[in-house]
Amino acid sequence: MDSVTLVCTASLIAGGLYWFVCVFGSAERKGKHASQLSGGSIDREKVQDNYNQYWSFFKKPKQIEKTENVPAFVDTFYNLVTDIYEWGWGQSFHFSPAIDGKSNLESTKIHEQMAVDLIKVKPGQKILDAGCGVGGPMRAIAAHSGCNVVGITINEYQVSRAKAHNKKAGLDHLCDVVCGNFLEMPFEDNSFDGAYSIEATCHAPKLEDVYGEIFRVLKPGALYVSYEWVTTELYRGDDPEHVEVIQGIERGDALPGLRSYSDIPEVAKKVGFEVVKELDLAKPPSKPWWTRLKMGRVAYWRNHIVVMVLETIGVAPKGTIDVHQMLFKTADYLSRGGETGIFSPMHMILLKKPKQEES
Ligand SMILES: C=C(CC[C@@H](C)[C@H]1CC[C@H]2C3=CC[C@H]4[C@H](C)[C@@H](O)CC[C@]4(C)[C@H]3CC[C@]12C)C(C)C
Ligand SMILES: C[S@@+](CC[C@H](N)C(=O)[O-])C[C@H]1O[C@@H](n2cnc3c(N)ncnc32)[C@H](O)[C@@H]1O
Repeated sequence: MDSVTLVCTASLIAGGLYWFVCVFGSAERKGKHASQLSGGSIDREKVQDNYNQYWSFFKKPKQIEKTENVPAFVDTFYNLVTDIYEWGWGQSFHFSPAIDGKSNLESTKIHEQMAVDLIKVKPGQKILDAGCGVGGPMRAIAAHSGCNVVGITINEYQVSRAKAHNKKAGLDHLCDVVCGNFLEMPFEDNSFDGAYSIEATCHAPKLEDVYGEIFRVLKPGALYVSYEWVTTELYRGDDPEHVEVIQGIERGDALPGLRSYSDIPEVAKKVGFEVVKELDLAKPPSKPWWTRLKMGRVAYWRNHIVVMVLETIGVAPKGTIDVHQMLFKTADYLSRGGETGIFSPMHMILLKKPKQEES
């Protein structure tokens, strides 16, 4: 082969690889590049070990004995998945019903704006985002409402990602992010005008602990809305297929046991909230939330090849293939949960802290 042919062939291969890794068919084109996949705050040589530890801890979610260790493993989980989520999904780590004629990004935003509209806050007021991820919802909500949003996440890496995104979006004057545990928050009593949580409180081993904390930091009369992950009235604990699907969702999403929809208002009342409204946003007339997951399948295969190549050549840390494989399987369990109707990731509950606390 002469040198011209060699250079041309090499350029073609390099160009093809660039196109395959960086351009072709990713689920969400904006955001992270595959070449930047990391293990969050975990040292790259410890990613595989951390994944193995995570997997053995969440193998039997309903039988987790040491529930006090759950936040630490949830933190590990988000170190492992945050970059992959951003790469393949975007900056909002949640689902939303599909809306005819709207893109995924637009339907996501509408779902987020609905949360802040429900809590009836005014520009300049301070609201809490319990379990804020890298802040996709926080930015949409701050821009839509003019409120000051304070987000809390257990994961330090997400704090740095969220702060960088806030700055880039020019919203850092309205958005603040704190690293902490929402089961014992570093905030004063009665200090927020409203609060929301989007697909986050499902990580709490006891819902009363997080709801109790949110109740404590809200001002009397303030509203709190949550989009909860639940099993629905169609779930049967004696149906092996239902059990397999729900367990698959729990393992692949760091959940210490999914709750039934009927437990949510009970817990809310127990900690002192009044239930204002409750609605499963996944139910018709809403369009399915899981179509986006199913439609992404081709992209997931492509992503898997990309991850395998990147881990093999030493760009992505060892363990990334396992994490990606776990998410791949989880996507399937989630779609099955949606299709069968036994699972909802958007059981909405709107709660009010009464004006006068009962003595
Ligand atoms: C609320 C939670 C997270 C919900 C979703 C944001 C994520 C649940 C499953 C995730 C994904 C599954 C498949 C991945 C795919 C294999 C990969 O190539 C690209 C990223 C995925 C699409 C990834 C994206 C985020 C999810 C949809 C939980 C944790 C409480
Ligand atoms: C699925 S993500 C959702 C993030 C964000 N609400 C969104 O929709 O983009 C769940 C979030 O809850 C946070 N979380 C889970 N357990 C937590 C805990 N004990 N304390 C604080 N944050 C927690 C995670 O760190 C993560 O940011």
